[in-house]
Amino acid sequence: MNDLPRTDLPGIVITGASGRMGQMLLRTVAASDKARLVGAIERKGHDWIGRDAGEAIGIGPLGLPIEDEPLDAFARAQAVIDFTAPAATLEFAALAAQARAVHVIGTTGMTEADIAALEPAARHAVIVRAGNMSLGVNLLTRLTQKVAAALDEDYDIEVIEAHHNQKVDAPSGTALMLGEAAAQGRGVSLKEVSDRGRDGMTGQRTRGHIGFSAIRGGDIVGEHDVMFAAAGERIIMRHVATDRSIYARGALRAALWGQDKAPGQYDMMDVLGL
Ligand SMILES: NC(=O)C1=CN([C@@H]2O[C@H](COP(=O)(O)OP(=O)(O)OC[C@H]3O[C@@H](n4cnc5c(N)ncnc54)[C@H](OP(=O)(O)O)[C@@H]3O)[C@@H](O)[C@H]2O)C=CC1
Ligand SMILES: O=C(O)C1=N[C@H](C(=O)O)C[C@H](O)C1
Repeated sequence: MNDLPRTDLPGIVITGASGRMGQMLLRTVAASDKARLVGAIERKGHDWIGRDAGEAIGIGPLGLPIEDEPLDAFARAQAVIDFTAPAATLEFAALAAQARAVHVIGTTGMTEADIAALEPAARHAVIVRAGNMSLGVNLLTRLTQKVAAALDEDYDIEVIEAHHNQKVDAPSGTALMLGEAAAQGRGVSLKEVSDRGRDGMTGQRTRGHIGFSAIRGGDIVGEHDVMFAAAGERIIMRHVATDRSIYARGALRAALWGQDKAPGQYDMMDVLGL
């Protein structure tokens, strides 16, 4: 064995390299023996541009300067892992498609119009997008769908999520995934039955609705409860994330999974075969 880089492994670019997830993704890909890190992107003017990505995140030199020209980096990659913000993700989708690189999207807070705007890119490249890339949450999502299908509207469904105080979107992407799964289990459209942001004289709860509540505080990584509340009993299913590596591992798995797939939009259920 020697220490030469394995050029046969899929090359991965990380966007939003200085972010909470960007840094975790750099660590995860740099440590992987299934992929190699070929780029780290930050926005123009960021004070990390030009710094070695490994040194910037405190794991020692990787010989990879942080760049601000995404297309140059995407052109030498087989996959782009992107946990940034909706506007940036839409730009990256067009560029990843141009480079025919798999685009793994963890970004949340995307509107219906944002998601529709991914379609042209998905005609040319594989996109894997999920509000949560962890195995545990995707299992919980499937279970939620099954429990919702088994219970009738005597059971009020509430999704409660808690995150750190830097999170900018609510409800979380995961909460929306869980709500969508509950609605699918019930055979209804989430749009029609969603209760978000109760405040003031709201009136009684509407039977059949799915409610969302968001807590923001401190350094909470991500916690999600799905509650089925009826007269005399409650079923509560909970996922607690204690480390962002669960999302990074899922994203890397998605990037590798996507290598031999036809262009189109996929999610983590496809990747995990759930
Ligand atoms: N699907 C999943 O499993 C998970 C999804 N997420 C989601 O990932 C996203 C990022 O989360 P987190 O890492 O905590 O957030 P951070 O704010 O820590 O990081 C976001 C990064 O994206 C960069 N960025 C934002 N806008 C642009 C742009 N226009 N061009 C280039 N870079 C940009 C930011 O740069 P700058 O600082 O310069 O703005 C920053 O480096 C969120 O949407 C979050 O909800 C998080 C965890 C798991
Ligand atoms: O912003 C976060 O931190 C997280 N975002 C995702 C979400 O919106 O659900 C996933 C995870 O909960 C952490």
